[in-house]
Amino acid sequence: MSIRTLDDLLAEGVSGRRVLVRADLNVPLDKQTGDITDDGRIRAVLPTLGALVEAGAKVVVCSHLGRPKGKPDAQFSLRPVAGRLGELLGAPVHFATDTVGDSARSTVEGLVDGQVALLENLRFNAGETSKDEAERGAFADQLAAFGDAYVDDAFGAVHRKHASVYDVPARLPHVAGRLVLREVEVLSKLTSEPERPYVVVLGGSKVSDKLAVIEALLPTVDRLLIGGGMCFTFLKAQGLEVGTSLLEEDMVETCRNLLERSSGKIMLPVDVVVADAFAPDAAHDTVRVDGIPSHRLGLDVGPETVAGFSAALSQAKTIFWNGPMGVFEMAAFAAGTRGIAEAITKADAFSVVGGGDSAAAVRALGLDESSFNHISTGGGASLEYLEGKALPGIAALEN
Ligand SMILES: Nc1ncnc2c1ncn2[C@@H]1O[C@H](COP(=O)(O)OP(=O)(O)O)[C@@H](O)[C@H]1O
Ligand SMILES: O=C(OP(=O)(O)O)[C@H](O)COP(=O)(O)O
Repeated sequence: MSIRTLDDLLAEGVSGRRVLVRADLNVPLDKQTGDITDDGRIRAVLPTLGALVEAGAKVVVCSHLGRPKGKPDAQFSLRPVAGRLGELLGAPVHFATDTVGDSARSTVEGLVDGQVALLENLRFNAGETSKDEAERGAFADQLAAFGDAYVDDAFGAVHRKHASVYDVPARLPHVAGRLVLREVEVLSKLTSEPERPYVVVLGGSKVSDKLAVIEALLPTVDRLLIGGGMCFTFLKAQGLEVGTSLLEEDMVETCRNLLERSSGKIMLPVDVVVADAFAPDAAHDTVRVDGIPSHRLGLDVGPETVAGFSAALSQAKTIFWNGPMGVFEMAAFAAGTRGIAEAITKADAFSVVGGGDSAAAVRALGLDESSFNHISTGGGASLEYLEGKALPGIAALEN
């Protein structure tokens, strides 16, 4: 990969230079209080930001948060993130209340060497995500004016062809930050001759998003374990009834086709936890997959499934896991996710967890993060990388 790195930039000297850093500070917020519920993505960019601060750069950080619709929307403000970032860096972060307006200009102008500013949410500007190149380019011009160099450390967003990810590096000397480099280094081990058996565990809720990755991974993996909300479309494809479980009816045929071509590599649950409703206190029971009552919905995989999946994982030498096995946010339906996570940590394998919710599950269930070789900050990004798709953010750094 012919990409210049943060070390190359540091070697040139950044003291007194303005360095624009694209980070992915898209952290989950509590819906009621607005508090940050998981600061993993903020911690993940500290190595890059710390190195720039230490080298005396004027550091201008930009990020998106959530999916606001191209105009300011207070619930998606990055202000709380500026506070948390300042605590973690041990120095206040100067927060600009707009992204490229007067506040941003004066905040950037006011920075002294070794200080950090955070611009307001990039997606408060329609130009950030626009499909129109000229509109994106005009916004990229405004952003690029805040930097003498650009660092991409937003691994979670490298699969987005957005102004701050794709167009700004065309306008400034550009390098990859420490997080982006580490993510690509680890994920490339999974695409180039992984040690076998290579077992992939997929769960979560969006079958349609993940079918392409299943298709791409089938020839490469030895075992593909499918749980979470997405398993029900596969169970339906096997001719089973799934009650009121999550089901993507228009994907049933594709799933049937995938099962036929999978040479037995795909393992599906044999038992599931079914509930009366999607609620933490709903009455629930464990049933076999051929006995799901028509009025109930599956919210977790059952203990026999955990045992079967764990046996497959115990043989593995390489593991990639994306997507919770059940609705782990509700204690009654967290056992499957916990069981699989524990099986991964016990396996004598190189293990990678990818996906915002999967990484949050590891932390929320109190599991030891260091038992995994790598916890990726990007869900969509890591899946697209494994699919072998060209990632706009990486391509832009190669140019
Ligand atoms: N059986 C299920 N029914 C409904 N939702 C589920 C089920 N199992 C898991 N989920 C939900 O899937 C969500 C995560 O899905 P997804 O976004 O695809 O994962 P990731 O962000 O790790 O890629 C979690 O919020 C979890 O509650
Ligand atoms: O949370 C993210 O993606 P992820 O949930 O796939 O890990 C990234 O911040 C990208 O956000 P986006 O999917 O709104 O472009």
